[in-house]
Amino acid sequence: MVYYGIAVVAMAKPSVFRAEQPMAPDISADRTISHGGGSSFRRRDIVFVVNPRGASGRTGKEWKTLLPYLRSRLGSECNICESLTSGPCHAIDITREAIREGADAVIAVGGDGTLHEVVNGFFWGGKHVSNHDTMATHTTALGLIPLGTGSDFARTFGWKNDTHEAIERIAREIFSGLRSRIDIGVIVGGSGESHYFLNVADIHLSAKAGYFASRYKRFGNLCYVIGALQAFFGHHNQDLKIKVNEGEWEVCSKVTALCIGNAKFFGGGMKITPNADPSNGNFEVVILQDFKWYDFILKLHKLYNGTHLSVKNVFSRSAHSIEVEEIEGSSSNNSIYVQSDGEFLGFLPRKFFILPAAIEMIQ
Ligand SMILES: Nc1ncnc2c1ncn2[C@@H]1O[C@H](COP(=O)(O)OP(=O)(O)OP(=O)(O)O)[C@@H](O)[C@H]1O
Repeated sequence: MVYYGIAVVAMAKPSVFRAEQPMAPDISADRTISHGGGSSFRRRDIVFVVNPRGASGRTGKEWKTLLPYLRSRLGSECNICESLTSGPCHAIDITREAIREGADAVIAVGGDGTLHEVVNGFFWGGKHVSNHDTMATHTTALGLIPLGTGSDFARTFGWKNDTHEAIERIAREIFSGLRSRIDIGVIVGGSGESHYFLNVADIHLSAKAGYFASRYKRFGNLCYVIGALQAFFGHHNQDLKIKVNEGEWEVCSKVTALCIGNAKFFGGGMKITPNADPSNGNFEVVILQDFKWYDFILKLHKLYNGTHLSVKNVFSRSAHSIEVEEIEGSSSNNSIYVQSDGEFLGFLPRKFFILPAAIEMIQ
């Protein structure tokens, strides 16, 4: 299997759901519970996709203590299914299978990388994955127990790496049935294959910094500083071609970083696209041009608190699509990094567009 342009060892079909109670069809008889007055409700199937290696192994440790609490808090209403990922991309397969089997919710337990994979599991071959049971009336919602190093997507909603708070969000959804829809970003590369993101996709220096940062996750949030320092070596601001909302091609000179935000934060808490809103049907595109290394030192606090849009050479616009290419004959030579949700994706060219209200999310 090839994913993200990186060869990945093909994994056997996941033995999904080391479930407390197995998924359908076995649980179908157990899906309806009678209440005293004769009313009944359907037991929900909630699948927790846990990356035991998230946050350098902290996710796995916390999950062990969390599971008994989860069972006591939600077990009367839900079938709680846990599935531990065995390696990169496994969360995609688990999610696809869970949706096909009719799960009510798939909850990513880990960081932005795990969440990114779970979101990609909602799609297959450019389409939404759907329940095998075409008579089913419910859809599968996305949920999150943030337990990563950066956990940047959660910051847009003000969520912390607080497991009990996250479980209360899930409980609220179960008892009230309230869900809201979020937009999803789509990235199409030269091969025509689609990838999906829900937080921030970014190009050039920040993407290269993210690529290096991923090697130093054991140092916690310091990994982003180390990654940025490493990315600066040999960095050149680059002229790029962009086409916004299917308009004319424009040249963007001396681009340091181009960030496409469906949500607001990346790089372990930098509020890079401060006006992005995952439910407004548009991205916020922020372009940093002609930044020197000392600009980052002088303006870093503004990048973290989201007040950098007034800084010279920072431009922001709203867009539902953007294409980005290198300029032919430029010296960069197919080496402009692209990442989405902190995961390395490859190099330019890429097209980004938004799928409004694409997924139901537990918020
Ligand atoms: N069993 C596993 N062993 C090794 N890597 C895994 C395993 N399961 C998942 N992964 C990979 O670990 C990567 C990082 O995981 P995750 O995002 O949960 O944590 P993080 O990197 O610490 O947090 P953040 O992305 O928020 O900084 C994911 O991209 C995923 O592909």
